[in-house]
Amino acid sequence: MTVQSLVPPTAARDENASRLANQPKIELKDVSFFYGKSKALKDISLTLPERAVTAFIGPSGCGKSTLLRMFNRIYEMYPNQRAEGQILLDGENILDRSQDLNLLRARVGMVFQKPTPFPMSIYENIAFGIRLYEKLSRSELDGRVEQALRRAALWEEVKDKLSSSGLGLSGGQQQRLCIARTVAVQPEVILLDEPASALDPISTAKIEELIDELKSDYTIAIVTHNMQQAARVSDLTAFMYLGELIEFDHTEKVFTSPSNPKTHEYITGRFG
Ligand SMILES: Nc1ncnc2c1ncn2[C@@H]1O[C@H](COP(=O)(O)OP(=O)(O)OP(=O)(O)O)[C@@H](O)[C@H]1O
Repeated sequence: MTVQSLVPPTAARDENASRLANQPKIELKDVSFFYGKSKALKDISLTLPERAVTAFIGPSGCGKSTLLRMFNRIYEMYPNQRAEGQILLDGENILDRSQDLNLLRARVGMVFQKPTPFPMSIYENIAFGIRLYEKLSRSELDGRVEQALRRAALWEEVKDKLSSSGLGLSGGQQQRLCIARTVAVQPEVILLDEPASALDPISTAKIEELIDELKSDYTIAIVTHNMQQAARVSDLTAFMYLGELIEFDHTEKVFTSPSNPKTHEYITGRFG
């Protein structure tokens, strides 16, 4: 693979450049992460601008998912996992003990690698999360469910079977349902952990189109093994290796003239 083959298409390049000047949404300051005594992330500092897509790439085990899981403190569901440093969301440190975790997870939604619809109807998959945070009338709720399904480009495919099980959808549809579920609670940030790696090429293309649309409203962080995907969907790319942030720059720069030789080796397929 050549470096040039990973350059994103040029059409949206100017728009992307202006997006990079957006306000910081998430700022990491000397962030480290521990599984027990083992330090999986080492002193990471970087800034994600709002309403832009930041991709995290790097070989297996370099810490991409660990980093993503810090942004909504989901790691706290597991024992012996601990973060150090500061993660500022709109300037406020989300690692502070006083943070309301329910509120944080409503602000920072997450979509996982494998689609994980709840074993309930398509409608309830969306309505369930909204009800946790808001008291709406039935017609308001119907409106919100429709809006979320439209936002996730799924409405046309499911509008006539909203009471059918979410588990009856195809893998690609299930993943869009999970994105709709995330969008429905009106988050500010969406975390995507390899959202398309279990999907076929057509479903993957739909998810990528969706990411492109969602970034006008949300700050998006995506972990991906697929470098073409990172090049296609992201404005900024972070290359990680052995728990360290090796390079963080505009996606085009990372894929055309990376500063670090390790990044160059990785994106040209010499390891990983
Ligand atoms: N639950 C855990 N307990 C102990 N160590 C863990 C745990 N989860 C991850 N690790 C370790 O932390 C490091 C980073 O793992 P992480 O899953 O974040 O990497 P990754 O870059 O997302 O990898 P992959 O691309 O394979 O998903 C690895 O060394 C991994 O073995």
